Amino acid sequence: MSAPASPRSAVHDTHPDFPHETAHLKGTVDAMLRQIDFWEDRDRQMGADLETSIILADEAGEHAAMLSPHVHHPYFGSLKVRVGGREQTLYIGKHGFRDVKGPHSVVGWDSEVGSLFYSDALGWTPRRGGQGTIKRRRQLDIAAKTLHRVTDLYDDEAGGDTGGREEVLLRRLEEGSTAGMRDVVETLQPEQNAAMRHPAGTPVIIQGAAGSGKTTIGFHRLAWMTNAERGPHQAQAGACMVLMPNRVLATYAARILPELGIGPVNVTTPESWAVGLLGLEKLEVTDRTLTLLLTDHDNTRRALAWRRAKLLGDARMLDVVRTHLWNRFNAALRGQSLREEVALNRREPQVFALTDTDLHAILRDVFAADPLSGYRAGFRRAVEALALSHLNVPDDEEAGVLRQLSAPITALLGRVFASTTPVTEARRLLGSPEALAASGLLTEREIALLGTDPLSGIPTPRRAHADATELPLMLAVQAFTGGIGRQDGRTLEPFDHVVLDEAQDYSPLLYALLGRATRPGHLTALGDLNQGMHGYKGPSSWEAVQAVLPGAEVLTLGRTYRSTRQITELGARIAATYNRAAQVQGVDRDGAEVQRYVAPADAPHGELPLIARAVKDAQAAGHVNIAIVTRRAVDADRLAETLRDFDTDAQPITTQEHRFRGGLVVLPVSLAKGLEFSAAIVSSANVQTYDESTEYERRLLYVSASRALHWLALVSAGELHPLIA
Ligand SMILES: Nc1ncnc2c1ncn2[C@@H]1O[C@H](COP(=O)(O)OP(=O)(O)OP(=O)(O)O)[C@@H](O)[C@H]1O
Repeated sequence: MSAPASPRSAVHDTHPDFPHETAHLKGTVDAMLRQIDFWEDRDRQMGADLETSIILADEAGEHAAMLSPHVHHPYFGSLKVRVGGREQTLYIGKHGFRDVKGPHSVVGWDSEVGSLFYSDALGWTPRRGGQGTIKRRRQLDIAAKTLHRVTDLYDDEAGGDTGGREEVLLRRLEEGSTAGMRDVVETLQPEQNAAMRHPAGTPVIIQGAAGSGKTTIGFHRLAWMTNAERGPHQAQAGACMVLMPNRVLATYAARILPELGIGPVNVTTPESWAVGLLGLEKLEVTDRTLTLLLTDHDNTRRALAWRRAKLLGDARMLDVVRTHLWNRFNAALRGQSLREEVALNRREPQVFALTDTDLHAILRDVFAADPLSGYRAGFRRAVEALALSHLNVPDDEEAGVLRQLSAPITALLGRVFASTTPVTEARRLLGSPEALAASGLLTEREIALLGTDPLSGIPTPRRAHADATELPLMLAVQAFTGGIGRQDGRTLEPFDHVVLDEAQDYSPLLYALLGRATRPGHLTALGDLNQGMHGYKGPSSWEAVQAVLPGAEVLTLGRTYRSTRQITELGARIAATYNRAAQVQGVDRDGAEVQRYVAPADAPHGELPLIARAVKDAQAAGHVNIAIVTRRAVDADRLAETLRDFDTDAQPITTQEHRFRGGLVVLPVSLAKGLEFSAAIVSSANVQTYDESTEYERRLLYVSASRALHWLALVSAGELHPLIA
């Protein structure tokens, strides 16, 4: 197959409206440039006084900077609509633009009206009332201020649906991959559009097979959420967070942010977020359950480790932790008191005193209020409020009084809360059957299960560490004592919106905690229960997640877009061995046959010459971004080294610190998940590497074989894996 040519490289001018659309484009570009000139002309941004003039000029400068990148490509589609007997054509672009003096306005893709371009609906009720009808939907391929092609997607006068939407989609899917995730604003499909615009303020779980565009849609939903049309639900990009499974993928995905105009969104991993919140940046996060499941052949121990990990992530653990902390703090308060003489202006010094009964009452109120910023801060605020009211402090003396009380209150808080750090307290809870029983939520068998240690045979790192399965418990302690959310200066605020990628790997307990950390209803989860690599950490079903996210709906994306028919079919064969879900429907895009390179098992250099040849073949087919996928990181390092002897220079990506910058890379399957390449080469694609009887290994084989958009090669010294032979 030759390299997929860019659809925008040539002008296709056969459409009868091409000249008219070319003229409209020129008019729009000119109108935008005029507007930018106007904004940039500081002399014309005059207010009543100097200060207002400066503010006006700064605002105008910002508008100009936002519009400038869009002049080369002002819009990508149009809608002909009829409202109240009047026909009108609306142009849809990535950035809204109002042409105050002429007919060249552009409607933003993320507006309510913009949605009509993507949906299949033919009528709608405009905000001003009446009835609107869609007469035509039209795609306009524009680059560098030049119109390249006009494609009608729907035309009332030409019999309705033209099949153009599929045509435009296929053209886009044939493009080569890039070094970052791309936006799909121009070719968003109706079901994706509906998922993306699920009502703001309600949580949503988007379930979809590999390549259905879940991750892409999650980022688009964030961009949509930042539009002012979302009203009270509007989100600020800087107050949003996306959690992705590893940092290589997070950096790859974050490249989509500027295109969507949401640059300040924080894209990170659950581990980084968690250790940051715990204030333990040096803490190493292990996953010893996974190690045990992969290396231990004792089925009883494996089952025990699985069940214990599941229980640690059970949503009930939130209340187990809360009850435990209630008991701990009450015990710590026993015998405590506060007594402090406070100097006041124009009055005799007063004594502020709290007995241990008073302190217990305060604790009860704080637990009942359950503040987002945590019980420690809540306790402090409650004591301060009592002091001010007991002592009748006038407003202008409040700060002074609180300053005097600060040290004694801090000392009291230290005596009550200091001994409960998240790491020690989570472990203390797990080590105490009485503490586990206190809430009455766990059965005796469950308490006994938590008391076992099936992982004792798995080594632990030398430095401070926490296992991925205990981390949610530690976060729960942190959430209750120190608070959970987004640090905004010195205060803790809820996130405006949180997006979770690979959401099938988050435990219900983590969901409950993330639900606390964000504004109510502002959580979007993207996942595929069938792709779960870490079932012991994740929910057994989406219902378990819905139970902790009130009002959450599950939406399903049924189509997959990433790969050619040949690659999709091969992947489906592997997935069918562990996934009983209905067949997914791929886009019918034909590509090169899957290439197979097999050498005898005892070939002198093993599979190395074959991998080198596969790379040359992929490059000869015009592909630039090519991945050689290995089973393990050590294999990738070794391969990068040895392939040099075969005139092949592949960049290794073997740690989370590495970045994918395009070109030829070699990386382990664990870091390849979520990334995609024009061509992929699966090395050691055999049963010695991917054990046929282990479901986890078959899932890994699936991930390896589903990274390519256009061209896939399977390489082995010795027989290929029977699932792909
Ligand atoms: N509407 C669309 N138009 C063009 N390309 C699309 C569209 N939807 C998805 N794609 C492309 O399909 C590929 C897969 O998208 P994405 O990675 O978001 O899927 P995913 O469901 O998150 O996959 P996975 O489960 O494997 O992580 C990407 O190349 C994306 O650009």
